[in-house]
Amino acid sequence: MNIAVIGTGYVGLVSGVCFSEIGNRVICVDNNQDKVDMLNAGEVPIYEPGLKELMVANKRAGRLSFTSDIAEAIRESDIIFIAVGTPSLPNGDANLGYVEQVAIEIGTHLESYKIVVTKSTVPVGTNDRVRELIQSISTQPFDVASVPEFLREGSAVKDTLNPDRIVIGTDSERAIKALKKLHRPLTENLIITDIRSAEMIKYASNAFLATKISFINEISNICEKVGADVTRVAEGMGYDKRIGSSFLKAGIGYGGSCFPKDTQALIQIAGKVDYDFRLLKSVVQVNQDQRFNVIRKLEEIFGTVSGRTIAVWGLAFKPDTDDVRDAPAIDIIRYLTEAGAVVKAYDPIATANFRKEMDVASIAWEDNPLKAAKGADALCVLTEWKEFSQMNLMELASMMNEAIMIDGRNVYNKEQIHASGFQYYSVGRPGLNHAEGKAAAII
Ligand SMILES: NC(=O)C1=CN([C@@H]2O[C@H](COP(=O)(O)OP(=O)(O)OC[C@H]3O[C@@H](n4cnc5c(N)ncnc54)[C@H](O)[C@@H]3O)[C@@H](O)[C@H]2O)C=CC1
Ligand SMILES: O=C(O)[C@H]1O[C@H](OP(=O)(O)OP(=O)(O)OC[C@H]2O[C@@H](n3ccc(=O)[nH]c3=O)[C@H](O)[C@@H]2O)[C@H](O)[C@@H](O)[C@@H]1O
Repeated sequence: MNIAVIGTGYVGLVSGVCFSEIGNRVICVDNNQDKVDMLNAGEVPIYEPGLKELMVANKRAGRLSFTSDIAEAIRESDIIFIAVGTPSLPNGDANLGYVEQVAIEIGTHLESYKIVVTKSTVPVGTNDRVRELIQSISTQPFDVASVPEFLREGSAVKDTLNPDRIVIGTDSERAIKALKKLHRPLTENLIITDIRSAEMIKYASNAFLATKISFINEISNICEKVGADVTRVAEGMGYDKRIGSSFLKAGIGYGGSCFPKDTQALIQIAGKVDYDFRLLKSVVQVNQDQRFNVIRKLEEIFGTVSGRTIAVWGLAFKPDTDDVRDAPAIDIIRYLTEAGAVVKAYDPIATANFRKEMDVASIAWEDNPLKAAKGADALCVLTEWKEFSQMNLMELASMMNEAIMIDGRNVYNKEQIHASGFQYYSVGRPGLNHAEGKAAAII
């Protein structure tokens, strides 16, 4: 089939590459000419394991191309995917400006029947708006469909080629037939719904996953006070198939370009129909607060962080990505620097992106984790990069001014910690935490 994908961010690029990998002819469009030039030169603007190899191979095979000419892409395709961003507006609403702009461009260049599919995460009713916008410009026949994307950064290629399900929301038999044919090589689990339900499935899924994370983070906070180990609690819960083991890792809360914005957007969607989504509001609040546990622990230890040198390992919102959008590290480092601490920061690949968010004189950017820790009064681990779990903790402890570690992601196990001499604070594991869990005795 001939596919056009509009927008070459994570979703557009990965989807486009994967659609070509399963034998379709794909034209990816972006209005950012620099990005298009880079992609045409065989460079991938994002860090995503396995993506570059697939992109280069499919480009070479003539199934994949990149352009800024949306008119040509529309003309050449049977199915057009809209995969542009839907970032938060200041009030939490999804900004639909990019989607609407693409709808207008599709209407302007439509010359024959097309299926217009929205892959971007959009509020209920947006596909109707896309239809209206196209119809306001063009009399050509077309159908609309909502096919939300569920990939995760860091495993985007794997997720796209082996999805748990594909949701297809449309009111057109012709579109159902074509979209089933397109997606069947990826999975047999095709869920056909009406458009509004498909739009809602995406927000409900992200909100539910965010809820699991905030739930386990609250359990971890209680574990610290009662002397239970949250990792064992999560394991014990996870064996129950009704609960499931995934997304029960306690830490410093979720970040990234989607959970924060999509939970806010769903609260707004509910608010617009006079529904107060109390549960989700609490999920967001708990998440925002959880990252400051790192600060609370530092202040418990030092009284004030002013004048202290704090090493930070991990800036990305999760491992295997260089994405720092809404990363907990941003709030934590901002607080530390504003409170008068000197920060020495290290991340294997996200430093350049982080510096675009925040670049102040009191942050030293290190290219090596040991250099970052050297001479520091405490080390905070904010992203669970694999290389951190493999560090020699004894060597690390000996390099620091004070061997104090706040492990925000529960990277280290009991044996590693006990051998290291670190004064260690983790998340919801008071048996390991220094001087915590004393309350257990009086329960
Ligand atoms: N990043 C992720 O892991 C996931 C994102 N999503 C959703 O997918 C959508 C896209 O997300 P990302 O890929 O992260 O977005 P992004 O913001 O990284 O990329 C969007 C791309 O669209 C391009 N663009 C904007 N307007 C355009 C236009 N008129 N014509 C051509 N190109 C245009 C931009 O230049 C940019 O390259 C969002 O709605 C997001 O919520 C869904 C699942 C996963
Ligand atoms: O809509 C989206 O954009 C995507 O959002 C998430 O994907 P992503 O943000 O790439 O990353 P996740 O692996 O879900 O992690 C999100 C955040 O939650 C945190 N997390 C995750 C799992 C967990 O158990 N605990 C936890 O704190 C991670 O550290 C990270 O900060 C969803 O998992 C995808 O299904 C969805 O498509």
